[in-house]
Amino acid sequence: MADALGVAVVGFGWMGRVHSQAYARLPHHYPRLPLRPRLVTVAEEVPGRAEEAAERFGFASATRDWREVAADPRVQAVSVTAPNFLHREIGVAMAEAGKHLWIEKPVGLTAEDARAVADAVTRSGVQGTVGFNYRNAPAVEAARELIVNGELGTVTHVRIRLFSDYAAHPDGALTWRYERERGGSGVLGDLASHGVDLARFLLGDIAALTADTAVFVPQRARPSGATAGHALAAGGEPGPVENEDYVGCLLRFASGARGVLEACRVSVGEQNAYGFEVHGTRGAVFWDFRRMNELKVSRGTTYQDQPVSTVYVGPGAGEFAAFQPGAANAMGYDDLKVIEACRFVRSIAEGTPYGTTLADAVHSATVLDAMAESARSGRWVSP
Ligand SMILES: NC(=O)C1=CN([C@@H]2O[C@H](COP(=O)(O)OP(=O)(O)OC[C@H]3O[C@@H](n4cnc5c(N)ncnc54)[C@H](OP(=O)(O)O)[C@@H]3O)[C@@H](O)[C@H]2O)C=CC1
Ligand SMILES: O=C1CO[C@H](CO)[C@@H](O)[C@@H]1O
Repeated sequence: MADALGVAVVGFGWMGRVHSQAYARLPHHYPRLPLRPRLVTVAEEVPGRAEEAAERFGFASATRDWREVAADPRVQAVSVTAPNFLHREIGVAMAEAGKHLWIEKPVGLTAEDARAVADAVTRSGVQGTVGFNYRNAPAVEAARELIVNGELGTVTHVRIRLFSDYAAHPDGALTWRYERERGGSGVLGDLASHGVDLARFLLGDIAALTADTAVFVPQRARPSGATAGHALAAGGEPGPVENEDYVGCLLRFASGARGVLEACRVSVGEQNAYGFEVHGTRGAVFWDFRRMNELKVSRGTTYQDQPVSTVYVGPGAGEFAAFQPGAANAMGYDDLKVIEACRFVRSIAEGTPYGTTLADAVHSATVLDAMAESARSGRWVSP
């Protein structure tokens, strides 16, 4: 019988729900984990939302004040799924209160914020996991193996693309995501953070970069009430968008490989078009989140005659076997969070990190800061 692990969730919008469901699903997919999450409490500032979450998801209590979570002896681990401006304050406070931390990307507004949370986690000796979920996709792990095992030859260049239309509608609500004070950067923190993590996961450290950013939708409608995720606010008072909608970036990796990373949140006609193309001297691998369980792979030494084949990953790839019995039974986005939850809980049970850590958040945030600096100065920057 697994011991109970008291968990809390702070911020109950989109990600709060997904983290809660991931904890609840852990025993279904990982019955042998030595710890079993118990949903102790949920903190959310929108009136009534915490109580509703407790009712629907089975938390034992609900509060509007996250400080009560830090002081709660029943809580051993906390998910921080509140907006970016709260990551540092809440993350540091939870770690200092001895709570293990599963915190959403980008971990604060700047690399300094991410470093403050990482330092608090290290000082307190708790475990820390970050929401870079795309690297948990079994196909992404399989792509990394191809690269690391040299099956593509020497990697020469990569193209990473994160295009979304979630902010394309002119009536898209002016939420915290578009404000410097509460969101920090725009598409840099929101989407490019994942792209930078994928770049490093697949190809290693980034040595230098040059970036350009743009705002394409300069005004949005203020919402009249509480929002969650990417809401519309038709008819709302217009207000200014304070951070970038688009980033385009050239990358030089420490390995000598070159890269292009582009991210945009206002790409009409693109729904979660997140993916990469990695090219080497003897092959290439392509991944697209919208076909999350597939890879397109080309390898060998026949060059112009070399075919590109579709590989449906199966139980041999990453954590696939915990979800589906055979290849081409599709896994989905929320499953990536169950994998993240598993790695978080396993880190706590074994006292050693599995999966993403706060160090990954610091790396990603440092590269994002360098992109912002390059966009300002017009120069190449070394992160
Ligand atoms: N890994 C991934 O794929 C994804 C990660 N994210 C990350 O998750 C985080 C949350 O994003 P998302 O769920 O989309 O955001 P939402 O806006 O949907 O949810 C955030 C919730 O936190 C609430 N909140 C604000 N202040 C507090 C507070 N002091 N205490 C408790 N709750 C508070 C908000 O209330 P109010 O409306 O009043 O502000 C809102 O209900 C972000 O950091 C984002 O970058 C998001 C989506 C996907
Ligand atoms: O991390 C994220 C992944 O994609 C979302 C859009 O669908 C983003 O808004 C979010 O913050």
